[in-house]
Amino acid sequence: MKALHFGAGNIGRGFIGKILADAGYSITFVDVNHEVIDALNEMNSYHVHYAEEDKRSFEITNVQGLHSQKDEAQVIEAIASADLVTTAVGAHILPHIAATLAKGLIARPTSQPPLNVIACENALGGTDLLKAEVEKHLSSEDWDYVLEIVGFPNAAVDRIVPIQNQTNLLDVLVEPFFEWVVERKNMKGDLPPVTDIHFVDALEAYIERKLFTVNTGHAATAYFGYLDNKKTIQEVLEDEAIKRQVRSVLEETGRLICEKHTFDSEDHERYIEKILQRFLNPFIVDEVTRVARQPIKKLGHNERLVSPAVQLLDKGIEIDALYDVIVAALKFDYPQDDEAEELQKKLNDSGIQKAFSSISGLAEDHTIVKEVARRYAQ
Ligand SMILES: NC(=O)C1=CN([C@@H]2O[C@H](COP(=O)(O)OP(=O)(O)OC[C@H]3O[C@@H](n4cnc5c(N)ncnc54)[C@H](O)[C@@H]3O)[C@@H](O)[C@H]2O)C=CC1
Ligand SMILES: O=P(O)(O)OC[C@H]1O[C@](O)(CO)[C@@H](O)[C@@H]1O
Repeated sequence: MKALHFGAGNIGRGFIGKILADAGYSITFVDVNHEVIDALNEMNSYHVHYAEEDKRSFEITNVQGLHSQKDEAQVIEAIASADLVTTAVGAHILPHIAATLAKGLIARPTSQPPLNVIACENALGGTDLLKAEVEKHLSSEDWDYVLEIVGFPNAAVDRIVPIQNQTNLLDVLVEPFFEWVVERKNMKGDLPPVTDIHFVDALEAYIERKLFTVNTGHAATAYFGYLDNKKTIQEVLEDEAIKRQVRSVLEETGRLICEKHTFDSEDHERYIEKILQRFLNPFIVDEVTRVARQPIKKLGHNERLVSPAVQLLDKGIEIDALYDVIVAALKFDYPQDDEAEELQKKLNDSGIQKAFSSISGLAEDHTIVKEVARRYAQ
């Protein structure tokens, strides 16, 4: 079985690559990073190390690399004959891989079994976004063909993979926990024989539970911590006052998740506890600035901060802690992060109300925008 995966980064090699290799796939990674691609072709293997007391380590074999531009012809060929296509490039990069993906999909003969394309990004409807971008590159006739032979299921992916500091460029240190959930209804053909993928009928519940707990909680930890000059996520959560603030945020999102998706509130409490323990994993050094990265994306309308806030207010439920995280995110002025720089420029140029309104997609007179602007000024 052959898998083609866009993005040979931390999640690509440390999560998706490992699971697919465990299931018996050979994997072709496609990336813009020459060094990583060359190393993959030289070694054809790498190790995934577990951040835990036992320090388990797994060799991933049967891997190779292609450069997304230089080797485009081979990427197209590989898509045409793949059994599965996955991505972990970042949701904002999906439009940049769509043209090549479109070419590979229409090159696929009808004699091949149906193919599934799964975007493994932290985003609601990540695969939908990729699908819409692929459509833009095809005539309506070619698009009809693609829809006949290709499934585009959305997915939720969860595994903390920090910035790497390994001696071997390809090796990856990951937390032992992982969750890969894929929506069954948009799959085409037989389900891939990957026991570690959890296929579900209602993905929205899983993805919102994950995004509004793991990612909202992590983002809150990072943004509160950055304001308090903390360097690592562990250091932030050792501060009991900030930990209480993070918990308050998760109580607010938890109320939405339990009411909307009928998760049991006691089970959800345990889910929150487990997540806070994962953030505190002593075998991982996770920098605040990694988790806080891309604040403009994180402040987007369908994202981990604004979406739960809007949904809670729409249900008539008051929020408080979520306002504070949004304000802290707006104050993330880390110059090495391009989006943080752009965010600060927008705030300077347009002022808080206009800038936050355009980033969040909320009207300038929306309750959330007004309250965020008031707290930001304080
Ligand atoms: N690191 C984590 O803990 C988690 C990350 N995610 C999500 O996984 C995705 C990837 O994140 P990471 O692996 O952490 O980032 P990363 O930066 O380690 O990996 C992204 C890879 O995509 C490559 N890339 C960029 N442009 C490309 C292009 N045009 N074509 C092919 N490859 C390209 C980069 O060179 C890099 O190797 C993101 O959507 C993130 O939100 C999801 C769960 C956990
Ligand atoms: O690119 P993003 O959305 O910051 O993704 C990384 C986040 O996802 C997580 O892995 C959680 O799944 C966290 O490690 C991290 O905060």
